[in-house]
Amino acid sequence: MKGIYSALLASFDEQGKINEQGVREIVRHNIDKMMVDGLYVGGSTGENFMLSTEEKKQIFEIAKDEAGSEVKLIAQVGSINVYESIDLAKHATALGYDAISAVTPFYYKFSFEEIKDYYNMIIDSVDNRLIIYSIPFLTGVDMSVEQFGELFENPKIIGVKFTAADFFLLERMRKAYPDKLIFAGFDEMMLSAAVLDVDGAIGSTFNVNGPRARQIYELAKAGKIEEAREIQHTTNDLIAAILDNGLYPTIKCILEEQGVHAGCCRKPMASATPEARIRAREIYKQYIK
Ligand SMILES: CC(=O)N[C@H](C=O)[C@@H](O)[C@H](O)[C@H](O)CO
Ligand SMILES: CC(=O)C(=O)O
Repeated sequence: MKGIYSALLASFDEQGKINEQGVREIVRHNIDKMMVDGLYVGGSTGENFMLSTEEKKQIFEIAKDEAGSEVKLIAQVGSINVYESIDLAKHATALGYDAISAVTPFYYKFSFEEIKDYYNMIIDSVDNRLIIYSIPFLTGVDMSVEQFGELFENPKIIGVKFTAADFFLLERMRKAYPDKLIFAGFDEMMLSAAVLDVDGAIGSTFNVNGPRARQIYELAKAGKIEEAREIQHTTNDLIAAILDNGLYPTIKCILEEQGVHAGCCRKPMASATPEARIRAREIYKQYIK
């Protein structure tokens, strides 16, 4: 399960309906052009939390149908409706997903005991493995190294997608859990995470910057830090420009420039304005083309 995973974007039409062909094209682009090792389906980047249960299942189905067994597939099933998570976990497992993942339950300030119950309920409902999705800046949920350890006591919980800038915690986690999979979640901090020996990375920008991401990761792992740093600098010029212009809409526009029908965003998330589309084209020409 190690390696570089794109957090898969979803494609919607102007009415907010899933564009199946667009999703297929995004999957193909990631496999054929970005050369990723896997896809993380139904994450933040997939605009998952704005979808109905049926739509979430449909995205899992399309991605699996298009990718087959060409790359590893992780299905993000987390939801504060734990019964929906279980339903989605069963669906993704039946489809043949290599692992499931679940965001920490958010909105209510759940206790750690409640969070633990949530994870065990989800993973104990299926014959599969689970990767915790920790993203404190969006969920408000912070867990300590000891708390991660308590979750990891369930042998079916095999790792974490760590989207945080806390490198002290990341180092403590690496040392404490050498056999668990740790995936870095912030593409702009990949070099620092790779130096701390993560097992891979899962990111939104790999949909358009996959080859550079792999270079950073592999150079860092080989101890070629200066070369890796140069590519991280270029990558971060790109990421800063994308963030400044609107993260997901801009990545979608950059894909559209390459003939991939990444489409609109799902309301209430706004799609790119005409000005943002022009800027996205410039970013594409400057950093990707
Ligand atoms: C919220 C979100 O999208 N997080 C992604 C993964 O965790 C990242 O890939 C970021 O999008 C990326 O690093 C840009 O900040
Ligand atoms: C990795 C991330 O961006 C996601 O959850 O989609």
